[in-house]
Amino acid sequence: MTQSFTLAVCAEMVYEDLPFVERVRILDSEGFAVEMWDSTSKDVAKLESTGIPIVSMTGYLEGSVSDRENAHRVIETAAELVETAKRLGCTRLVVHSAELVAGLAARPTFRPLGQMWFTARDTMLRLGDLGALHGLTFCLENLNTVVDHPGIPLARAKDTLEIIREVNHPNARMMLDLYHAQIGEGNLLQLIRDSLPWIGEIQVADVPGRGHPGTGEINFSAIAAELTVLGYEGTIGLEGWVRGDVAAGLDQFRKAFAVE
Ligand SMILES: O=C(O)C(=O)CO
Repeated sequence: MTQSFTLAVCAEMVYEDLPFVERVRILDSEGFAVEMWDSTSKDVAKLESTGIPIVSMTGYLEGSVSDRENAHRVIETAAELVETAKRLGCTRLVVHSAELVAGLAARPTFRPLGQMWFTARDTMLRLGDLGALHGLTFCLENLNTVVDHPGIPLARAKDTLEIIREVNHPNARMMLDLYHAQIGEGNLLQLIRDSLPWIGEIQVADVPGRGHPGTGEINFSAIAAELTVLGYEGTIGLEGWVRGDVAAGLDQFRKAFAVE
């Protein structure tokens, strides 16, 4: 069996001393697909002029998918983001169960969880329809509630999987983030098996520290082997900090998923 994943790197977390567009060019020249977080802080025209697609980006919406009061604004801002995504050749927009605010910390919420769950389901369905109209997929990402996003509701892999299963829409999928899942839930191989039909993309980083594969405790070769056996042919995105010798760190990422 040979490797059949597309490897992507989040340009926010590498070559931090370089201008963003420069990072995108370097990653592309190194053979990686490129991902990013928000588009509002970027020079979209400059990024567009590179002709390098941004394969996934975070859809920072006004409100969140579980936010009933702002449901119309969520869809409106998603529709605006779709236009930016199309300019950047981006086909996966990542959304979250609850709002992430500055510093990506969770805003405390006092809404009833059941109501949030049904709102998240309905919103993901509407986002799926919007995605289908424009040829892109909205991916609901799992987060950990221990280190990075304490208190964020409905964000565990188990929750996002349940919502996406219930939505059952080809343009609404799960962004399975194994870094977050390892911190919050563990049992990664079984999680991958359970999630497989619902995965839009898999993101990785090692634990602890959110560094590249090889800096922590996750057995990435077991994960790569399992994904190969399962026939996963999608994208593996490194959403982790690569510091110091960045090229060497990226090489470790490449090797971790080089399945023969
Ligand atoms: O906020 C985080 O931790 C994320 O993974 C965003 O994509």
